[in-house]
Parts: sequence; C-alpha cells; structure tokens
Amino acid sequence: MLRVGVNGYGTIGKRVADALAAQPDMKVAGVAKRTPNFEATAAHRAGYAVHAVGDAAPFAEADIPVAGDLDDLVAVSDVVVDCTPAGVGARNREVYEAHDTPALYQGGEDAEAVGASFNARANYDEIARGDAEHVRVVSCNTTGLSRVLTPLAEAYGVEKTRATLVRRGGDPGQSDRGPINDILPDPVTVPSHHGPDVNTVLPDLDIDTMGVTVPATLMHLHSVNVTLESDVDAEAIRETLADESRIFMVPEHARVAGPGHLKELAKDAGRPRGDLWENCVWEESIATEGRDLYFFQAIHQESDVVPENVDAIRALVGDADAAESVVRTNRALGVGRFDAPTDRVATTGGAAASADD
Ligand SMILES: NC(=O)C1=CN([C@@H]2O[C@H](COP(=O)(O)OP(=O)(O)OC[C@H]3O[C@@H](n4cnc5c(N)ncnc54)[C@H](OP(=O)(O)O)[C@@H]3O)[C@@H](O)[C@H]2O)C=CC1
Ligand SMILES: O=C(OP(=O)(O)O)[C@H](O)COP(=O)(O)O
Repeated sequence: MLRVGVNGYGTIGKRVADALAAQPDMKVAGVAKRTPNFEATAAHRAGYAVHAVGDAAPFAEADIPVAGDLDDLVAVSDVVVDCTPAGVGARNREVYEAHDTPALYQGGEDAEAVGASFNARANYDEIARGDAEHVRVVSCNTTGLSRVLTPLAEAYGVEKTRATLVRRGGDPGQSDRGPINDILPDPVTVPSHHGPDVNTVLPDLDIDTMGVTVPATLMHLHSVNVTLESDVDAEAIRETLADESRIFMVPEHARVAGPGHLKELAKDAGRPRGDLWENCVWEESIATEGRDLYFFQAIHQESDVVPENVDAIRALVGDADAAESVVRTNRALGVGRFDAPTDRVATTGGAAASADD
C-alpha cells in the first residue's frame, strides 16, 4: 500500500487526495496546508490527517486537529504530490530531497527545473523505466493535447499540429481573478508556451499553439488542426479516439452546446464536484480534408490532471505498467463512465434520446 502525502489542498490537491483515497493500492498519508479555511475543514472531515505549513495555532482556533508540519508529512509518505500554487513546488523540493522522498509537481512548475514531465498516454513507460525521482505532471491544456495527439500520431503519423486554446479566465472558485470582462491574446506572443510544454512529453511532435483568455470559468476549449501523414476519413478518426479511455466522444444526439452543458452532464451523472476527467471531443466537429483533421475539444482544467497524478505515482514508485495503471485508476474513479440516465444518451442513444428524435 503506497502512502501518499498531498502538499497543498486546493483545486487540484483536494481532487488528487480523493482520487488517491479511491485507489486499492494507495492511502493518503495526510495533506498539508497553510491556512485553516473551509477546505482544511473539509479535509479533516474527510478523515485526512491535516498538517500545518507554518503557524499551527490558527488551525486549533478553527477546531482542526493538526497531525504535524510538512516535514512530519513527508516523513510518513512514500511519495509526495505537491499541489501548491505555481512556483511554490520548486521551493518545497529541498524538503522532499532531505527525506529522499520522490515527489510529483504540477504544471505550474518550470519543466526544466523539475527535470522530467509526465502524461500517462504519452510517456508513462519512459518515466517508469527512468530514474527520475522528481516528476512534473503537465498542466491541464498540455494534458488535453497530449492525450489526443499521441493516439493520432501512433495510428496515422502527425506531420504538424496547430491548436488555438481558448482558456478560461480563472476557476469558478478563483474570485480574486475576476470579475473578468475582456478577450485577451494570452500570451500575445506566438506560439504560446503550450506547444513546447507538449514537447516535454512528446519531444518529436511539431506543434504550434496560440492562447486566448476569455471571461469564462468552467472549462478550456481547444480548436485543433492536425496535418496527418496520410489521407484519412472522419469515421476512422472517430473510431480511433473512441478507443481512448480518457476521451469522451460527445455524441451529436446529446445536444451538448458547450462547457455549460458538459458540466451539467457531469453533475447529472453524479460526478464528484461535477468533474470531467476526460477530454470532451465533439464527435460532429471531427472533419477531414485530405490529410488535414479538424476538431473541437473541451478540457476541464480542475480535474483532467487528476488521473494523471495517480498514474504518475505508479510510474514513479509502483510496479504497474501503463495499461495496468490506467485501467486501475479509471476503474477506481469511474473515468469514462456516466452512471446516470445521461449514460444511455451519451453512449447508445437510449430511451431519452429516441423520444427526442
Ligand atoms: N486550477 C487549475 O486549473 C490547474 C492548476 N494546475 C496547477 O496545479 C498547481 C496547484 O494549482 P491549484 O490547485 O489551482 O491552486 P490553488 O490555489 O487552488 O491551491 C493551492 C493550495 O496550496 C496551498 N498552499 C499555498 N501555499 C502553500 C505552501 N507554501 N505550502 C503548502 N500549501 C500551500 C493553498 O492553501 P493555503 O494557502 O491555505 O495553504 C491551497 O490549498 C499549480 O501548479 C497549477 O499551475 C494544473 C492544472 C490545472
Ligand atoms: O490553463 C492552465 O495552464 P496553461 O494554460 O498554462 O496550460 C492551467 O489551468 C492553469 O491555469 P492558470 O495558470 O490560469 O490557473
């Protein structure tokens, strides 16, 4: 049983902790946080040992028992998943190294500084075979691009990818970043950092990306053009992507217009926090013109990296291979499954859809 510490219990950290707790081969050794806010209370109520980073007194005032400090958490962890804000993880590395404890970092950390980057579909085996002790799980947009481009490259060869990322302005809970009322080239420099970030896990891929930030919070939206190495028809692409466990092929009959509907679908299906761990690719958007492929996909930035963190732990210290880990992670979380009535609509058309047709 792998004991995993989670340092930083916010948007990503709390989701990673819950995903780890669901795994048959892992347990949450504890979580660390600086301030005893509502999330710290929720962590305590979820049964996670709460460790205080810095002054522990405010936790006592908030009736949150403290199991120790960050050092104490690392001492009882086989692996630590750092989910602190961008750039903070790099500062925590020395604590993990002092305990000789392998650690995962998130996409906000500098790829060069961490040294190795991870995406289960793109490079699980490379990380598992390697000797990296500190690995960065690539960010949500890079996760979404890597997951879809890897199978396309494997099946057809990819000559060039061009993607425009319409990025949400901030997460629903990030009120300090709003209110937002603009449309920004972001970054205004082209290509954006996303292409090189994809190259940290797919080094040979020729990809250019552009970023735009908009007044939205629910999901990112990608407009993707891939020039393949051979002519292909849209049906073959649909079949290839439908085989990917972490790609949800949004069917036309579901009448999903955008992230608003997708989040409703996830909540109706009883997903925790309305999370969508999968890339959401609109089936009807898939179009081909000779060797050129076009499609739209939506990425739930708060959760698509969560199963990746679970797999990255096994790649780092576990004994499972890529296929085993992904199956185990997906099964424990319910990735690719929508249990409520929407499941019938999403997969087979079901009674609801036929009534509408
Ligand atoms: N949100 C997103 O859309 C995505 C974020 N990421 C990446 O994930 C990482 C975390 O982001 P996110 O979860 O959104 O950030 P949040 O701000 O939501 O959460 C950060 C957490 O870390 C805690 N924290 C802050 N400083 C420290 C510290 N020194 N030690 C321990 N805990 C600390 C914060 O609470 P407190 O201050 O109370 O301790 C909070 O619990 C970043 O690298 C980000 O780039 C990746 C993909 C998507
Ligand atoms: O979109 C993200 O990063 P990315 O666009 O750099 O891949 C992550 O969701 C983090 O975004 P943020 O830095 O706007 O919180």
